[in-house]
Amino acid sequence: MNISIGADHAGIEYKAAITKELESKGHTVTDHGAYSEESVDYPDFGHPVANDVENGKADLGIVICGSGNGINMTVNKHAGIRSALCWNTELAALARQHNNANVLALPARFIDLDLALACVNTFITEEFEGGRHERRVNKIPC
Ligand SMILES: O=C(CO)[C@H](O)[C@H](O)[C@H](O)COP(=O)(O)O
Repeated sequence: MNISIGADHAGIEYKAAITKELESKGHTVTDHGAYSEESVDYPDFGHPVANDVENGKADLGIVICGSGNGINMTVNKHAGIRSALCWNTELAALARQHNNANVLALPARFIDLDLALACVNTFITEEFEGGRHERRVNKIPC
């Protein structure tokens, strides 16, 4: 699977660990930064991930900031993006199963790394159930 990832300064440690884990499982990861703990602006790292998913360069995206909210809001401004802010594996599973989410947003300052990795693993393995959920997802665009 091709996966694009981006984070602000609050998420770079998790981004590195998630990237390592995904690559160890054979996935191709495109890392859009950030690359240091210098204070940066989350939209600069969310938009490139959203662009990759929208244009098909990536199958799924992962975005990370302190609360997850800022970068989640950023990527959800893209018409082709359904990003879900998740802080446990049940939410990550439902985001795929019911919402066909194509980006996972993680709150690095509110979940530990093991839980973040578990959310990622769930997100990339669960599948959209379609049916009634497809009808609802199709009504999301305004
Ligand atoms: O944008 C956010 C809030 O939705 C993220 O949590 C940021 O990581 C956070 O605002 C960064 O805060 P900092 O005090 O500038 O480190």
